[in-house]
Amino acid sequence: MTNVADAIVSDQPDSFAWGVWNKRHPVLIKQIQEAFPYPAEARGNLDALLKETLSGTIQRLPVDAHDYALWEEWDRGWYGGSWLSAPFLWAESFFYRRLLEAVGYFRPGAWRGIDLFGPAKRAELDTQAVETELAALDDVAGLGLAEQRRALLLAALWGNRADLGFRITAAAEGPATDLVADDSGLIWSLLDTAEDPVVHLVTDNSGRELLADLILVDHLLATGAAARVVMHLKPQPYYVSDATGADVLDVLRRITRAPGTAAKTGQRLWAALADGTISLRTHAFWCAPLSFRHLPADLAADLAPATLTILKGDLNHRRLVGDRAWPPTTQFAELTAYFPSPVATLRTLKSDVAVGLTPPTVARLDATGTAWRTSGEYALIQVRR
Ligand SMILES: O=P(O)(O)OC[C@H]1O[C@](O)(CO)[C@@H](O)[C@@H]1O
Repeated sequence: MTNVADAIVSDQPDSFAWGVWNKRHPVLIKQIQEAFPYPAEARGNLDALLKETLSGTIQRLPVDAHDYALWEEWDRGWYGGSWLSAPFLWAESFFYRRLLEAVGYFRPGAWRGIDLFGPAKRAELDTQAVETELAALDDVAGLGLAEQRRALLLAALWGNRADLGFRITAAAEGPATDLVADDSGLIWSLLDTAEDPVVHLVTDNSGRELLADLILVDHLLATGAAARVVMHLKPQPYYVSDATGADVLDVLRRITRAPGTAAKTGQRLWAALADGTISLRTHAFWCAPLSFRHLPADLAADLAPATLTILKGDLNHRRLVGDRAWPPTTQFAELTAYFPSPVATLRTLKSDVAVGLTPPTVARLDATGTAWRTSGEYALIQVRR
């Protein structure tokens, strides 16, 4: 059994995690302040939160917060200490909860329930890139099953980077060199050999990523690769653009508004939601600061019967394998053996965690001399059956 590696923390000035707090979050907070005419109190709260994360100590939620008890349950002894010395996963997750507190997202009043990332999510759906992607579905419809599967799986994968279009030609090009692990064959063999395949999809970002996810879900259902799909969504705005139930509706309307194949896809998705072939679920634990080793019993029981659970994105991957400084050749199957169902992860690499890579792949990546773990240039499909 592999020794447990150290949790990733943010206190090294040359580290990726340190940069998230010191470079990324100040910009994020400014963007939020510019996107909404929040009253002075909320603006001040946002400034104070930023200051607290950079030079203060981690303060609890106010005792009257509706989820105060939950955050006490998730407490691992980090309150009162420095944000940068706490595990990156725990602290970053709590930061997003504190952002909602700063703008009164859960508090009575006019700002209640207003998604602070909503403008960015909606803007992405209005881009030419989305129009092009939806039009490309007409071409995908003309491909054979294997090429369709490849194109739509890669679209869902690279949608996580959200700056690439559908890779319709990818199947013809063979395995992309920027795919550092590719177990996609296992996904299809698991689904094709199951009696009544049920897929659980744990979503990540809204916008183009969710759009590609929904199109993949439609394809799974339309081709019989899945008899039913359960989509898991965040109960509240999280890690910038994570998908909520409201986002599914926005994306679905966008797909349905497009002409051609896309409109038909949208109509099928709509009907599948209405008749329960697709169900939407959410759970507080999707916004918890802990790894999936701590899945609560009800969520584990929900996932256990799945033929396959597909996890999207970087954060879900971090939570699956543990946000730790694992040697990159650590066995993926070993680290994920605890998960209640067969599991696949579709992830572009946007943080320091890397596991399940072969020694030649690690050597090739290291030889690039680039920040391959965090640049978003590389992606992986890893599966444990
Ligand atoms: O949307 P994704 O793919 O989960 O990416 C979120 C990632 O972005 C970061 O917040 C900062 O890059 C990572 O810590 C996190 O894992």
